[in-house]
Amino acid sequence: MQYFPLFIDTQSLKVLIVGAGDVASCKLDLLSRTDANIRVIAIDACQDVLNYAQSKRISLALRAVNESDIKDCDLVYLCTANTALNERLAEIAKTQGIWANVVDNPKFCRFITPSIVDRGRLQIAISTAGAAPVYARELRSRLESWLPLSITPLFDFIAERREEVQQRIPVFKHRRVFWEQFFNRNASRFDSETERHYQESFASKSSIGELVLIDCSTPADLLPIGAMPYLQKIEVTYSKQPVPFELNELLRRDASFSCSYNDESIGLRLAAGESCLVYGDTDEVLGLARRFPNAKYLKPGSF
Ligand SMILES: C[C@@]1(CC(=O)O)c2cc3[nH]c(cc4nc(cc5[nH]c(cc(n2)[C@H]1CCC(=O)O)[C@@](C)(CC(=O)O)[C@@H]5CCC(=O)O)C(CC(=O)O)=C4CCC(=O)O)c(CCC(=O)O)c3CC(=O)O
Ligand SMILES: NC(=O)C1=CN([C@@H]2O[C@H](COP(=O)(O)OP(=O)(O)OC[C@H]3O[C@@H](n4cnc5c(N)ncnc54)[C@H](O)[C@@H]3O)[C@@H](O)[C@H]2O)C=CC1
Repeated sequence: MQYFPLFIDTQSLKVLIVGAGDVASCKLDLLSRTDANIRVIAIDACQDVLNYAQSKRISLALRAVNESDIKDCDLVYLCTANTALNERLAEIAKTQGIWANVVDNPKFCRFITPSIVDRGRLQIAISTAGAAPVYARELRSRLESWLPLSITPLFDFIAERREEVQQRIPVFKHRRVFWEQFFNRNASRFDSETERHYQESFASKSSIGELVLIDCSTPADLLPIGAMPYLQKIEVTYSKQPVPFELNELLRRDASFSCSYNDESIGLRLAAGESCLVYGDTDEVLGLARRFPNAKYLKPGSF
């Protein structure tokens, strides 16, 4: 992972953009939605950038850039059509500890610009580490059509109620079940039913533990799509052998792992409402399926 995704708090972030042509304007279309303080320096500016200046969203200095301009900011976007100038300014930024992006020149980028799905609080950033920005853009348009616009007010609704949920459901694990129940009922919509789905989810805050079994001869890519919600709930993985990378990627990042277990320790976890996965050989998994008749045995074609 050469490029690591982060979400930057733009409140009090200082951004400098050098150049004010089409490329700078595209960057501004997204940056102007943030809380960042934005300064633009360019000899001349396209109409869209002039509009941002007129509306006071940015401050614009219409002049040639100086090397001494690269200071007092957190991020700098170098968007002039002069490659040598962009690269020189990027070097200066580096010495000043300022993160630079040279549009279309990853060698001089301290960070790269992802393709962004903007749904208010929900932000999805896609990168191909520069390999295929067009693929990132197309994946974005697929996500855009899949995620309803009303997901923006949905996340405002949720954010407003987060504290109430924390107060009404003091146990962390129960809160997780609450939100799982809420999203099961409500999905990604925000409409007249959302409040009812929210209230109903308070009624079902105790979870029933679940035992999920996977035979180590089953490759992760042959697991049915219906297996995913089960895997996402796993809190502890039991296995006497290493879990393959492909399967591990499908599990929750905060799931714990243990190679020592028996029926009793599994039973205790289930009684405490936890979801467990046992990844073992065929005999072991079949034995557990017999002794825990409610276990979910995930195998190709099992849904
Ligand atoms: C490394 C990166 C650095 C950076 O710019 O930050 C970079 C580098 C380069 N882009 C190039 C070309 C194109 N870039 C686009 C589009 C986008 N490029 C974006 C980001 C990034 N581009 C960063 C990596 C992102 C990642 O990880 O995937 C997006 C996501 C965001 C944005 O730009 O705001 C935006 C889509 C936004 C959206 O719609 O969602 C298109 C298509 C189009 O314009 O429709 C083309 C033409 C097709 C092609 O050539 O592929 C070239 C070759 C230039 C040449 O040949 O001259 C280089 C240089 C190189 O590859 O060396
Ligand atoms: N326009 C596009 O769709 C794409 C552009 N690019 C590349 O991105 C870069 C910028 O492209 P555009 O915005 O189209 O260019 P542009 O020519 O429209 O704008 C360049 C901007 O840089 C400013 N500038 C130039 N020298 C300056 C200096 N010494 N001091 C201050 N400002 C200066 C100009 O005043 C202008 O505002 C170019 O390198 C271009 O090759 C790459 C892919 C697509």
